[in-house]
Amino acid sequence: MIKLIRVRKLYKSTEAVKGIDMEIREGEILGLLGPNGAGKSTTISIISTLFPPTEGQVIFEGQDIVKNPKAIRRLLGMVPQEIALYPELSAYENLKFFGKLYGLNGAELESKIDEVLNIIGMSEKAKTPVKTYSGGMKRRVNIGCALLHNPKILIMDEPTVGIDTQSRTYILETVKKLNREGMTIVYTSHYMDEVEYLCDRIYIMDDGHIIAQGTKEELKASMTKENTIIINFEYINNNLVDAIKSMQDVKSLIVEGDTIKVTCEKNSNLLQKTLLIAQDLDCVITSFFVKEPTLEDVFLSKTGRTLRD
Ligand SMILES: Nc1ncnc2c1ncn2[C@@H]1O[C@H](COP(=O)(O)OP(=O)(O)OP(=O)(O)O)[C@@H](O)[C@H]1O
Repeated sequence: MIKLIRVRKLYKSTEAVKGIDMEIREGEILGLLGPNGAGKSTTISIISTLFPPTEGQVIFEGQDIVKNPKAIRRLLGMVPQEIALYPELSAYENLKFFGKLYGLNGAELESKIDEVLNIIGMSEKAKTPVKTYSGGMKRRVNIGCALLHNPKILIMDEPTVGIDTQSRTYILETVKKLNREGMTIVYTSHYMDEVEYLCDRIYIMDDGHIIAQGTKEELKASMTKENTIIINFEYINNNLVDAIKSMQDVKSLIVEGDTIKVTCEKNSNLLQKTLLIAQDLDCVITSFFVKEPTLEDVFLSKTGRTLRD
C-alpha cells in the first residue's frame, strides 16, 4: 500500500532517519517500536506528508507522495503525539471545528460527530469543555479528530502516553475495532506490550535505523538461541543448586528465595533434566514455567540496551 525507499531525514546537523526501507500493507496494524529519539515521529510525519524527506521516495499506490502529497492526504488520519485541541471548547465543538476543516457540513457533519463521539466513548461528556477532561479523555478526543473524514489509513503517534489504565484499554480496543472494520493502522509506541498486543507486523527502530522487523513470532524466534526456565521449589538446598549448575548447556543460574531461574541453550531438554535432579534429591517443585522471549529481549539483544534506557 505504502512503500518507503531509502528514506533519510536531516534536521540541520541531526540525522533523525538514516535511509530506511519500510512497507505498510493494506488492512494491517503496523507497529513502530523504539525508544525516545529513535526516529518514529519523523518517519510517520514523512508518511503523513507533514514534511518531505531529505532523500528517498514514499510510494503510495504507484505515486511518489513526496512529489505529489495530495495523492494521499485525504485518505490519511494523523493522531499527533501532542494534544491538539482547543481547551475552552467542548469535545463536540472541537470535532465540529476539525470536521469543517475537512470540508464537512450540515447534517453530514452532525451525524459524523455523533458517530465519532460514540467510537471514542465521549458521547456523555460531549458538551463539557476539554480543559475539564482527564488526560485519557483528551487523548480520545484527539483520536476522534483524526476519524471525522473516514480515513483509510490511521497514523497514531504514541497515543497512550501519560494516561490512566481505563482510557488506555479503551484506546487499544478502539484501535483493534477500527482495524477489524477495515482501517489500516500505523501505531508508534515505546511500550512493548502495546505493540505486541496490537500489531500484525513490527519495525523496531533505534537511532534512525530499522534494527529488526517481522511479526512478533518471527522477531522472537530470530533473536534468541536461549530459553529461560523458572522453577519454584518448596525448599532449595545447595546440592540442588550445584547439581543444576553442573549440567551441560546451563548458561546462567539465579536463585531468588525458593525460586531458581535458569537460562540455557534452546532445545536442550533442561527442564526435564532439572525435574529428574529435583526428584533424585527429594526437592519438591511447587510450580515451573518456560519464559517466552519478549520484544524487549529483542531490542536488548540488538542494541545492548533496554527500551527505557
Ligand atoms: N524539529 C526538529 N529539529 C531538530 N531535531 C529534531 C527535530 N525533531 C526531531 N529531532 C531529532 O531527531 C531525532 C529523532 O526524533 P523523533 O521525534 O523522530 O524520534 P521518536 O522516535 O519519535 O522519539 P519521541 O517519541 O521522543 O518523539 C531525535 O534526535 C530528535 O531530537
